[in-house]
Amino acid sequence: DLEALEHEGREYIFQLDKAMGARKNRASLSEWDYTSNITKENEEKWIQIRLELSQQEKRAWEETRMYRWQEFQDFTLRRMFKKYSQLGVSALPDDKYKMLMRSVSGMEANYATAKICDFKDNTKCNLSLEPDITELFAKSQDPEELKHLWVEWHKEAGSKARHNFTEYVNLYNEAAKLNDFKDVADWWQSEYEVDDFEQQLAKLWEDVKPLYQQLHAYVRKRLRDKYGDHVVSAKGPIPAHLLGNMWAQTWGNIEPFTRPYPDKKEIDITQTMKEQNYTALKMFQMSDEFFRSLNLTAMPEKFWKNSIIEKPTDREIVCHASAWDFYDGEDFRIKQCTTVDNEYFETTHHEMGHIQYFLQYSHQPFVFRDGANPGFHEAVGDTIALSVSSPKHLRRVGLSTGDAEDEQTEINQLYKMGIDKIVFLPFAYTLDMFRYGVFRGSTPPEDYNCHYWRLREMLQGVEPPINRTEEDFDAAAKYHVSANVEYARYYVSFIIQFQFHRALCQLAGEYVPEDLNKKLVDCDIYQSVAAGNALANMLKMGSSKPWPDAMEALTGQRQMKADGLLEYFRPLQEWLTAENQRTGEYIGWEPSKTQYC
Ligand SMILES: C=C(C[SeH])C(=O)N1CCC[C@H]1C(=O)O
Ligand SMILES: [Zn+2]
Repeated sequence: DLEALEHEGREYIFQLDKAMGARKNRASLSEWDYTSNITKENEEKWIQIRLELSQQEKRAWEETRMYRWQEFQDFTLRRMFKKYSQLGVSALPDDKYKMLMRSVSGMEANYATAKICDFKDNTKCNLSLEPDITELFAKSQDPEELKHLWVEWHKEAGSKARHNFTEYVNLYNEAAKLNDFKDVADWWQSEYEVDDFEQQLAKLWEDVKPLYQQLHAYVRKRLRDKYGDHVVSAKGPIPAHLLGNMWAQTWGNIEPFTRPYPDKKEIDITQTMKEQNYTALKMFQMSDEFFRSLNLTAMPEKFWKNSIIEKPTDREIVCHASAWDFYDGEDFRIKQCTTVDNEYFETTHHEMGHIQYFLQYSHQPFVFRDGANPGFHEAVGDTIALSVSSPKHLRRVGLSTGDAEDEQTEINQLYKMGIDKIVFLPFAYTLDMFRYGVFRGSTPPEDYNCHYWRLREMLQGVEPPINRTEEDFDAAAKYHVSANVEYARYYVSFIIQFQFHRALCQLAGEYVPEDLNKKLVDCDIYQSVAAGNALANMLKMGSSKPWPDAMEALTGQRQMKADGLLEYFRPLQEWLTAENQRTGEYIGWEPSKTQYC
């Protein structure tokens, strides 16, 4: 009878889950070995192990399908079977699976080891993205140098990946179809468990776009003031190489010469950290201490032993920051090429947020050791960082002797947060709208670069520094495109982290709507056990329930909405609107004069 079948099913699935834990541990260890020492030999080892694991998963999958799990009474049991009924890329025949892995590891290795020549000294041709090009791009205020760095990096990391990328798209789409998806876009969106995901992204963009356009207009004016109207036009898109970041995804590095009130102190903790002899380790210890202050879990001993927190000098590694769960309840690691600056201060909290999520759901069955949706995993660390980067907290830890809280300082602070958080949204939206089109075939390879720039101009209001052709493939110059990492997760994260932040601030008694002494922008949840416990309760769920249940547990809301973000930035939106009216700046942008289609 069904009762007995369900009981048998439960025995089976928990047995399978335990075996899956051992396989995930092995897969993580071999991928760690490859990405922390990029050699042909380690790539082969990693591919070999992944192949063995995929054969084991295929056998298990054939057995799992035999169960009539859709008829089981228990919700959790049905959810476990549903997840294990999806085989993933292992559905590909071995030879195609190998080709797919090689095309991705080829792109990722190319990205990680790409080198370009210096602008001033063209005999110096060993510049890596991290730390060399990143630091030059952050500091330079010479449009010609920035253009050189931009063009050379996009040649080395973008164009050279085009062949592998095209092969990856075909094979990955084949795997999607073997999993009963139309294409990879359909597969990626299924992770969010709603049937109108793309419409939700579009709605969120409509909500935030007016604020972005005001910020874009203000920044374009300040850049035109600085570089002249022959470099930055009055009504066109902003040239992408002038925004302090190789992908123009966050504009924090141009804060020093664009903030609203320049005579107020700069809110840049890079200088202060250097003066106080901060090290990478100290940044990690401070982050760990913040999480512990919320009654969350301390980093385990293996974390401090096994993590790689600075770029090694004796080998090539994947520097792009990452957090690793080895699924054994005690081995958790971060790998990043830390430099002591504001950006890595944020990134360290971002990655520690991933580790905290791993720790909080480590009691779950392996199949539920995941974010409630991919955006949740990206939002944990950033939510904590919203408190850490508040002037109140920076003063508390001696990192900012900023001016007393007055109207102008508050606008400067919101501006600094806005050129990080608001600016990021159209960038993130572009990256996966582009790839949805690629996976659906509506963007054929001969139009890759044209469609990429059309979306960047339409959504972000940026343009390339020089003309582009289909010899170029600028999308792959961004890590996540070369490394096959879905990106809508960050778009979701930058929306929901403000919903989480607002809820935590209320729990901590740090934010009271309409109370001018308890404003959201001043909130710092540091040492609030009430906030920490509520966050822990959400994180412990992992992916055991649909994400609206997890969000509701913390915020009372069941939808992702821009209301948290818009409330946080309301004073800035008012200031920018008034300022753009005062200067008569054109809002929005006319078509670019740069050729790229
Ligand atoms: C820090 C990570 C590793 Se999950 C990252 O890739 N982030 C964090 C924010 C956006 C995105 C990026 O760098 O593009
Ligand atoms: Zn992340």
